[in-house]
Amino acid sequence: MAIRALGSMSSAAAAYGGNGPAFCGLRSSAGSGSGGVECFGSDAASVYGAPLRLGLLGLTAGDGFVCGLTVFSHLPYCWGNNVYVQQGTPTSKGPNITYSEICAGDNHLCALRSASPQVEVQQAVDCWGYNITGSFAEGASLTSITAGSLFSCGLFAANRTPICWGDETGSRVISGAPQQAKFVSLSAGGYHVCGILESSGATLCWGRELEGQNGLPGSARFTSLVGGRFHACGLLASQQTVSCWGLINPPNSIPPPTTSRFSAMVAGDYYTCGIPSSSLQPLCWGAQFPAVLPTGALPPVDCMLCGNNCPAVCTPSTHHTNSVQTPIIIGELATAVVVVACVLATAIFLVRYKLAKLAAATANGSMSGSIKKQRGVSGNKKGSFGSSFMKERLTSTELEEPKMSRAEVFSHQELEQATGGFDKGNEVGKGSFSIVYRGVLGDGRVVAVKRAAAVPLPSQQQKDSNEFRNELDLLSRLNHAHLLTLLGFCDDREERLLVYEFMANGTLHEQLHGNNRQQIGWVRRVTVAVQAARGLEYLHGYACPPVIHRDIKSSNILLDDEWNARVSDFGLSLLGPMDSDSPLSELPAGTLGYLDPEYYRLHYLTTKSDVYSFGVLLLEIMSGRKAIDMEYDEGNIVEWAVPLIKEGQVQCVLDPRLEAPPNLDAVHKIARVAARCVKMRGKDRPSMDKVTTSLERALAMLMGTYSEAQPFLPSEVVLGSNRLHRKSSQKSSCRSTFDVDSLETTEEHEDHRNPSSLTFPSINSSLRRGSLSDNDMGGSVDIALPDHDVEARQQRQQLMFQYCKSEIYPASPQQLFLSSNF
Ligand SMILES: Nc1ncnc2c1ncn2[C@@H]1O[C@H](COP(=O)(O)OP(=O)(O)OP(=O)(O)O)[C@@H](O)[C@H]1O
Repeated sequence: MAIRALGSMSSAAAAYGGNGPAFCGLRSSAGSGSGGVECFGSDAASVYGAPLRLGLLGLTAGDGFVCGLTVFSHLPYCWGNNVYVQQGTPTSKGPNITYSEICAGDNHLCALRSASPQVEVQQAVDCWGYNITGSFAEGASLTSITAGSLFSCGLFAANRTPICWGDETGSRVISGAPQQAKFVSLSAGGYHVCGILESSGATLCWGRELEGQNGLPGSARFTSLVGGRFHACGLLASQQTVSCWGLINPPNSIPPPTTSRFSAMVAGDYYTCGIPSSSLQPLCWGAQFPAVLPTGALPPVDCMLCGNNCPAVCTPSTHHTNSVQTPIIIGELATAVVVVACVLATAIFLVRYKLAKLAAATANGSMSGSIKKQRGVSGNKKGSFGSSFMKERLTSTELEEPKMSRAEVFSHQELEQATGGFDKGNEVGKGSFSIVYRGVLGDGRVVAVKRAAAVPLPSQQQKDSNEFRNELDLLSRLNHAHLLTLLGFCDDREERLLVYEFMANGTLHEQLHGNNRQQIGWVRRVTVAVQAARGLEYLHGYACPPVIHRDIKSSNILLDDEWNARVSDFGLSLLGPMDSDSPLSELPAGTLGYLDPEYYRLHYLTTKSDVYSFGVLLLEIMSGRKAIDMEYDEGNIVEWAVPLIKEGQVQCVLDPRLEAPPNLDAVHKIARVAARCVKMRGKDRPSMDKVTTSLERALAMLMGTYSEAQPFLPSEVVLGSNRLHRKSSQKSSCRSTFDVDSLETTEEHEDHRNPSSLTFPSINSSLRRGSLSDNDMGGSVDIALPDHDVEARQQRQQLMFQYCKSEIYPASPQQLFLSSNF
């Protein structure tokens, strides 16, 4: 039995994409498939959302999601976070339909129907998700299926010739399918398909040329193949060793092993993992594979579908219940130990943190004035960064105890060289307490080096070095595509420096309000909002214990070279309580204009304080106004915007420098979210996962409403001069143009549409979400939205498709690899 590609069903699957990689494997030793699934990697939604107790027959994975075929119902079940692929069981295509196989592309899932006497088989395959929302209606039955980025393929049961469907732009996978060749199995990659020929056991590939065709397999015989985005690997029939071709050596990659024998393989975007015949510990090569993989101590991950190629450690099916249950019991015990350890560690950390703060406060005599005024006025804004980074010295004994496990330790000299001796020409920005330099490390990495603006450090403010390192370690462990990664630090005696990823497009604040700002359009703005929301959602929902950022604002949203957002500056962040509703009693810190009034008044800190700040950020993104701008009559953005939104005057809140989107539904939705986020009482505000979901939906609506005449991701949008605000009188002038009647209804139609018929099915952003409608976002500022007709829907689909093409289709695999945002 062949273990096939990334997009085919197997006992292991690899998710990929902006949320990071994840590797999932089925726990089973007896072939029953009932042992559940286990996932590893940095894609939190795929890892933590895995249904531990659901019996699965096989797995497949795409961009940010994983699906399994359930043992009992023979229906797909998906988890993770993908805009197009519904979590849970996808919408049924009819009664009594069951499936024998599933395969996933980037944003779609297809399932091969089981032959059933009850169902007249007219459609062999059903598909869900982007661009392949219908069914594959050929009336002919297929024996197996596989999926590439935007397409799927199968083998006709009758003669084992291939057929592909979906989109083939740039890949020619559909038109290029060899009509006469008969295959044992097929394996799709990103834009290509490879198959093992029935006649010779050799491999034939078609579709987009695999870069350089490195090491094409020629006439070698293979037992199984897998496909990555631009590469393919096969297990050689002779020795079960690996042969790979295509883009197999992207930068910083590990070459394929030459001598190891494998029983199974699975491919992600730019990597492949194999299960060695001699052990059950997956071995990965290529680039960007999950950093954390199951260890050899785990129960068999791949003993179910390995057929004749099972690893030696897979015992035959004579051991039944115990062999299935033991791993579960061990797993549960291990989980319990981890949870207890986590809780204990949190308690100890918090107690130590509070004691240290108390000591520092006592030493300073006062903790007052801690609210940072806008830009550089008094306050302890950099509470943590300031105290732990700027204001401390280490004793030699403390330095002897390196505790960092992930953050790299840089020497002062190294960073001095990287920044040209902290040359003024390399200065990219200044914070209240720091100067940030662009630097190029010896290995070519471009980094941002943060250095204290002033010379330190009174001795009474010294803090325990281990604690400093623990804090850094904690920050460097926060690992999410939309959080700025702390790469490391320098702990030399003279001073401490922090090293971050370099963000080429600076801060959102600069882009919205700076002198050299570029005009970023609605799609990009909302994309940035969604990405920042995801980063914050991760801090609140997936970090253990939760992290409260405490200083969300536009100057702490950094933009990389592709304009993707990264939440930065955890200088004030605190570990929150495990229960997000129980408050910490903290003295207020943060930035005026973004500061939660409840927290300010009551010193009552929960994750909802970040939600308030995020609401302010949303208003800022929508309006292009600063959080506090005394140039206007209504200087505080919340006081100005929320009444307008509540009155249904959303147009008046939109940035006058941008042309309003043709369909205002999306911005109405965002406005409602923002208004809910800035409610006075924390408990009335939505949690970040709900915010993310609504924003994702708004983004989908927004992208779907662009006309063809308008660039899809506009970097420049022409201003409508008649829409320019007059600074103080705009409220009244807007009122007259607004259609008040359209705002009265309380329900939004789109939340009740059948997901399968939509370009953008209803999505949940994270697995912690239950079923969510925008009603969760509250009714007080709800606005009615018009229903969408079929034509508009098709138009949206078409435009979305164009968007995806431009997103997915860069000039070369090498470029795509380099520009991918993990
Ligand atoms: N990783 C980075 N890549 C590129 N530029 C950066 C990076 N980090 C910070 N900067 C630039 O340096 C400036 C100062 O950043 P820093 O985090 O020290 O302060 P801040 O958060 O902007 O301000 P404050 O300290 O007042 O809150 C930023 O405004 C930004 O322009």
